[in-house]
Amino acid sequence: MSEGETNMEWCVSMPKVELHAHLNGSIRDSTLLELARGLGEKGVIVFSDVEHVILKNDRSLREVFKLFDLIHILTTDHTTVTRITKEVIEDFASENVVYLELRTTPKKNDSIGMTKRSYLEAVMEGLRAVSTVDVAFPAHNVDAGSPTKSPPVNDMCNGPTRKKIYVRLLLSIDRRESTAAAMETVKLALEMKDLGVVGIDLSGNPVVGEWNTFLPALQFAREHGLYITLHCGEVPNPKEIQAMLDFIPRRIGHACYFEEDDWKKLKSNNIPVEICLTSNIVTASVSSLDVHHFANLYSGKHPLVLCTDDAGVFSTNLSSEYNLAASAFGLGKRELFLLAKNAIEFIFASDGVKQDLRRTFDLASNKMDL
Ligand SMILES: CNc1ncnc2c1ncn2[C@@H]1O[C@H](COP(=O)(O)O)[C@@H](O)[C@H]1O
Ligand SMILES: [Zn+2]
Repeated sequence: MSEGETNMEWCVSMPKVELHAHLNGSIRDSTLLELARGLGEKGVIVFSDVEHVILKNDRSLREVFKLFDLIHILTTDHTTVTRITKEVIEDFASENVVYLELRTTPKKNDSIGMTKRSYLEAVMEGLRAVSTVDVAFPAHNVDAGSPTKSPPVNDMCNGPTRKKIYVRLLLSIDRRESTAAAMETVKLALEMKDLGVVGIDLSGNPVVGEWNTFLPALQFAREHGLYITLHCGEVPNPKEIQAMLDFIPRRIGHACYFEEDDWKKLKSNNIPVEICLTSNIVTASVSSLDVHHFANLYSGKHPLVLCTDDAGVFSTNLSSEYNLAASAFGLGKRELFLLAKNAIEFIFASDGVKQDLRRTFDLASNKMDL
């Protein structure tokens, strides 16, 4: 490996910040298969049909949403929600993600007494169940801002300390939901703001739903101190893209079908973009990396952060996304490291957390032979 060149091992060792990861999109294939086998034995599903769907690689955006309908059948009970949360956080921590904003759509399931609130409590349970690393989460009181301030995250200088990962939650509004349901999610987020919920995401099948259905809930959320990120421009929809950019969200995800005046508005408002390279290519939202808008945004120094979107569904992880960017766009170690560190500026957590994360990257930079 030449001096500045990165490789997968180096990308794994670099501290990273994940800002666009859907809980049910990030589940291990092995867990999905185990759950599917269990439901197959109960006769709820036909395992052989489900197995090849789970293991399939290339998926259109339409197929992705059909897959999520299946995944939700497999996972939407309290115990499984707790399990997948624990596993997803452990997987991100194992590849040196030091700050994770995990987003999920609170779900109701009357048949098992699941409310949006009890769904979220099951997610919090999963956070608490993480055993491989320390999870810095307000409810845990192990946080930069908490009295029991813990040592710097992953301070490798004083010998091997236990890894630490900051986790914050974003509650997703699904585009299939009504205004009232969206408002219910926002009110739940506000109730749990001190428990680590920092923002609201608008996601779901982009060909479903109308922007104006969700706008009242998003405005209410922002007025009450929650940060907003929007899936924006995943499919061609000039009117909706313009309306979303006029809302001036804190961040947006994707930006695949932007036209000239969309780029102008995005850049004039300096809105950071959550770039999900593998997700965009697998779903053919962008035909190839050669024409991906990452290059234009990066060379124009527009704020952006590399993300996984759905590490399970797209068989990727955050280190792979950095490694892919390095090879596709000719980025060396130093550029990758700065790209990763810069993501700290776009997180929705407190300045105390940002400061701690900057220290982590500074400590790591001495050891990363940049
Ligand atoms: C690929 N591009 C995408 N575009 C839009 N929404 C997406 C998505 N990938 C995932 N989701 C959203 O995340 C949900 C699954 O996680 P949760 O059940 O919330 O944890 C999906 O149902 C969808 O609404
Ligand atoms: Zn997404």
